[in-house]
Amino acid sequence: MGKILEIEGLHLQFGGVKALDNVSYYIEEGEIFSLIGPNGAGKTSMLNCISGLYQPTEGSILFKGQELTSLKPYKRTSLGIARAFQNIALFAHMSVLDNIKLGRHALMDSGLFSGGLYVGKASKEEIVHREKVEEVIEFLELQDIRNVPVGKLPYGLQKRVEVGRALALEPELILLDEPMAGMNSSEKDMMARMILDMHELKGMTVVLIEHDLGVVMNLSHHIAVLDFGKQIGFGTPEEIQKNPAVIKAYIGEEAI
Ligand SMILES: Nc1ncnc2c1ncn2[C@@H]1O[C@H](COP(=O)(O)OP(=O)(O)OP(=O)(O)O)[C@@H](O)[C@H]1O
Repeated sequence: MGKILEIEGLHLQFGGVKALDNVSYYIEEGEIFSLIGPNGAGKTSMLNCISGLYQPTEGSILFKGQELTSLKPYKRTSLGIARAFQNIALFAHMSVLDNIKLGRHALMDSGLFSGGLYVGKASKEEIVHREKVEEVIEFLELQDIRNVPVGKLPYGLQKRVEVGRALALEPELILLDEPMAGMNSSEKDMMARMILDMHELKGMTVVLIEHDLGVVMNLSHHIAVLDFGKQIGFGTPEEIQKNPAVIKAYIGEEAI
């Protein structure tokens, strides 16, 4: 299996704060990869550098061998990178269906709403997009709530729709920032199964930020651990659990 993402010597500085301090790791194609670390360790900053919201101060990010750091976020999306946000980025008054449809915006040539006259290119495109949106709704088991405004849904379901918005882009690499935060244990189990399906059925590469270390150890093929912006571990779940620096950073957290 090849490397889909290679992070090399990444630095990100905000004034005196080193959000990322010489971080280097790689992610293999098709794997489930987790980024872990205590609060403020730099995990979300890392995803922001990959998706293009933050410009690293130094270092390189290669996606399938191509340097990303000079590319705008929409360019990275068109290369096959999608992101679900920690703080849900949905339109509360719009339905589940329309929010997921909006997720495909970046892939559409003929404009998001092709109007009432479904002719030519717009019509064919519309049909393909509808099919893909339906696939996402089915995959995430959202059929029963497809027409419900997102703002009326409980938080756990909103998180699932947020993941759906990213999945609608049919990415090769999906970045999930705490997709299970605020979920109860059965909702978490369901999301864990869906993440496994993204890997097993869709062959996607998944990057997961998650605080529940039990979930992380069960799901991940490889893990990188950040602490105050520095990378203190990179390896398989077994290696990470034995890593003295990681154990030290997590002292007091029983799960590891
Ligand atoms: N836009 C910004 N401006 C200034 N400082 C920032 C900015 N974004 C992140 N930081 C700082 O960078 C550091 C890393 O933050 P980040 O949100 O990446 O951590 P995290 O590991 O995702 O934390 P959490 O688990 O709490 O979400 C923190 O000290 C944070 O305050």
